[in-house]
Amino acid sequence: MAKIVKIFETLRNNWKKSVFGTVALVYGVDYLMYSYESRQMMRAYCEAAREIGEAPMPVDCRPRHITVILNPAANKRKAKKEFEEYCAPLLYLAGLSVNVVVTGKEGQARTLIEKLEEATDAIVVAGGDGTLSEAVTGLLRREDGTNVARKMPLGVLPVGKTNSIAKHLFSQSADDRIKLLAEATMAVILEASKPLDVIKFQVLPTDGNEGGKPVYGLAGLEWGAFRDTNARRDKYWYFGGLRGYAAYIFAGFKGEKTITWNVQANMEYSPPCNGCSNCYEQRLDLHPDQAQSKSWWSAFGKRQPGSVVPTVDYRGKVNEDCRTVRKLDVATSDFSLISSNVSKEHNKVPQLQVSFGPEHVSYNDFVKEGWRRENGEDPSRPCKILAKEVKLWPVQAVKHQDNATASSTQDNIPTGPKDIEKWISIDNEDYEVKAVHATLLPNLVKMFYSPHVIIK
Ligand SMILES: CCCCCCCCCCCCCCCC(=O)OC[C@@H](O)COP(=O)(O)O
Ligand SMILES: Nc1ncnc2c1ncn2[C@@H]1O[C@H](COP(=O)(O)OP(=O)(O)O)[C@@H](O)[C@H]1O
Repeated sequence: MAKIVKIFETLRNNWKKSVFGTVALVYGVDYLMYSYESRQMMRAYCEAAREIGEAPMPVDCRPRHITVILNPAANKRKAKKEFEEYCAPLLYLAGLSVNVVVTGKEGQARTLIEKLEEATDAIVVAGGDGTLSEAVTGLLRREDGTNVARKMPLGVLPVGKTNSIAKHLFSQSADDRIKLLAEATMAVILEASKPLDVIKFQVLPTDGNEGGKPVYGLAGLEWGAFRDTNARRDKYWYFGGLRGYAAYIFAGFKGEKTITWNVQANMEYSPPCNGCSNCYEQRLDLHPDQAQSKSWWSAFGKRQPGSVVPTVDYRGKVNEDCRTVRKLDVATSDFSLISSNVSKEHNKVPQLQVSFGPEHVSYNDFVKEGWRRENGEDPSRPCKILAKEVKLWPVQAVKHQDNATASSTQDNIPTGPKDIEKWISIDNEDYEVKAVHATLLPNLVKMFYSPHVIIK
């Protein structure tokens, strides 16, 4: 008894240490439980992959060959370790022939795929949204790109920091990182694929400036105060898991200096179309299957699960509305243009969703809305427009291009603060604000996905 009393006395006299110890213990136990459960789960996935690998194959059949493009820098350089721990073992157990190409610098995923000659059955991106967008850009910049993209499946192993496409492809596993990685790897192994939309971003030529080559994205474009705040969240790392919430509080205070609170753009857009004679030329998804080309990827070309081939001849269809061009001047602090790939609604007609919030946002509303988004709720932006094509001329950016220096640019922004952020995100990659033409290319790439979770 005396011993117990003594223990209590010690605890009371050192209450700070006791509280700390208890918290550490709770976290420790929680961590051990999670890592134990993860190990059990990985064992089940390995078992499933091994069964597939051990299934007998016809004698004349070569093992499936996949090319993995791994971005080791993704997710603060943890990508390679995660790939090796949770993805690679499953791929090898399933008997795939895997060629892992590690990128050395930014932009290399794109150039690697642009120049890829190796015969392969699938390209698998191990990285975040940025690497995936680079890969799609590389693929579609190839001469044979659009033809290949419709047939050769792409995979994603979500080892990045932001994996929004993967989280939509594997929504049932989105909350558990290890499960998400394992499910995505199993999808590559099991080969079920579905078509995704692509958005083509082409910089609009301005006096004397060519537009350059297009960039392609699968998720979309984000611009404004919420994007800027989100891009800064890691500055508040010491808040741990609450850094996102903290970012909104601080951005709201200091934001006048560094955050895009308000910019205007002139917008032109055309409404969505289900396919007609007017958009036929541009809409590759409406075209019948091209003759088999003898290109690098088709060396093993017998496998083409789920090719997207239309059954209707759209050249005879008339849709008067398709040619319509509408104009709108937008002023907002929060702008987004997304594809259906990352929208929760199921849309029959292919469409881009443009949405934007009010012109001015109060500190309270900003933090409230930011916190809502941190809680995983959908952004609330009262204005919504559906389109198949959008041209945006940011009022600020046009002036920015006229005057080469950044300082003279800012003099031209009537309501804008100094040092305004001039960046937007496309698939979570940063780009300078410029006049841009965004075009929806429906069902252009095929991606591995899982129709249901493989291991519960
Ligand atoms: C009120 C609402 C305002 C909304 C305004 C949003 C304006 C967004 C402008 C986004 C511009 C994005 C341009 C991305 C494309 C881009 O910058 O491509 C660069 C390529 O060519 C160069 O590629 P490369 O030749 O490979 O180096
Ligand atoms: N070897 C590398 N070193 C540094 N950056 C790289 C390398 N390979 C790719 N990148 C770049 O890393 C950036 C982030 O990649 P991303 O896939 O979006 O991961 P994350 O979600 O972790 O940010 C991309 O812009 C990509 O071009």
